[in-house]
Amino acid sequence: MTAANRPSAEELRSRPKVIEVDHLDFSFGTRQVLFDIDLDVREGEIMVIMGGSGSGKTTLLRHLVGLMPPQPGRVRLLGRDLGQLKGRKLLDLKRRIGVAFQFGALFSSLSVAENVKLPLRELTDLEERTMDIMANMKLEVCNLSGFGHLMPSDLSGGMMKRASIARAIVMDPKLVFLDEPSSGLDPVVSSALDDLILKLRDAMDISVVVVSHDVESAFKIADRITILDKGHILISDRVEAVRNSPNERVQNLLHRRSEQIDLDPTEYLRRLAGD
Ligand SMILES: Nc1ncnc2c1ncn2[C@@H]1O[C@H](COP(=O)(O)OP(=O)(O)OP(=O)(O)O)[C@@H](O)[C@H]1O
Repeated sequence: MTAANRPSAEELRSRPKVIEVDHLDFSFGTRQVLFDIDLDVREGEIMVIMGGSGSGKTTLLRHLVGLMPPQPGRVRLLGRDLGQLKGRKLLDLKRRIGVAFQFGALFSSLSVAENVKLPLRELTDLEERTMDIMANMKLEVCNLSGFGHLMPSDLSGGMMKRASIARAIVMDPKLVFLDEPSSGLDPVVSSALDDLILKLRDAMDISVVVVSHDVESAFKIADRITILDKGHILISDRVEAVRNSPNERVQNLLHRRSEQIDLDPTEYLRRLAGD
């Protein structure tokens, strides 16, 4: 499966925006890490965010899911302004999005099915039986039928990723965020995961934001790719435009030619210290 049936630029523009980021800046103390980010994601779109280490992908993702309040700038999700929402209203919005973080993998003390049921347990009052049915449906969609009773340690890397995707979609979200879904997977398993992401988008009519380092995967699944470079958007465009961009920096980042040169000493020490 590929994203060959990508919508045209006009069709994409005609769809409602599910994410709108306007002039977002963000600093950790005195260190600015996001600069004037403008971005939109359209209904049913797969947007892949790429960029070198430390370029700001995770920080941007955390803003998009409402984990960091916008400093200057605005983030709208499904038509609601994240900076203006509090308490119950924020919770209602969070019920409509699903998130699978790279290291927010599965809780090792819970079975796979219990892991998938967690959002239902935390955010709804559904009966146990209904939660079981919903979790089993999502396990089935993610090709994990019959594996719910296993513990995460019994699963392969690819199965774990699929289980965390099952958890992200268990509430039937309109918008799903996947952080590095293919990290640590071999190319065959990673390609199967790409197929699953495309299938979910088509079957559930969701919009998907994927943070990824995997260029092949991005070319396969994305409708549009946004590349961050030192906290700035270098390019945000359809796959073909990014792939054929004459911008040398875009090509360097796609082909990973400059990361060592760009590594900043503070960043290096921060990573060494495991922050
Ligand atoms: N808690 C923090 N305190 C201070 N600086 C931070 C903190 N978290 C991230 N940074 C800095 O913000 C910048 C962006 O970091 P971020 O983790 O968003 O990048 P990234 O593109 O996701 O990197 P990677 O691909 O390596 O995960 C980096 O320069 C990083 O050093």
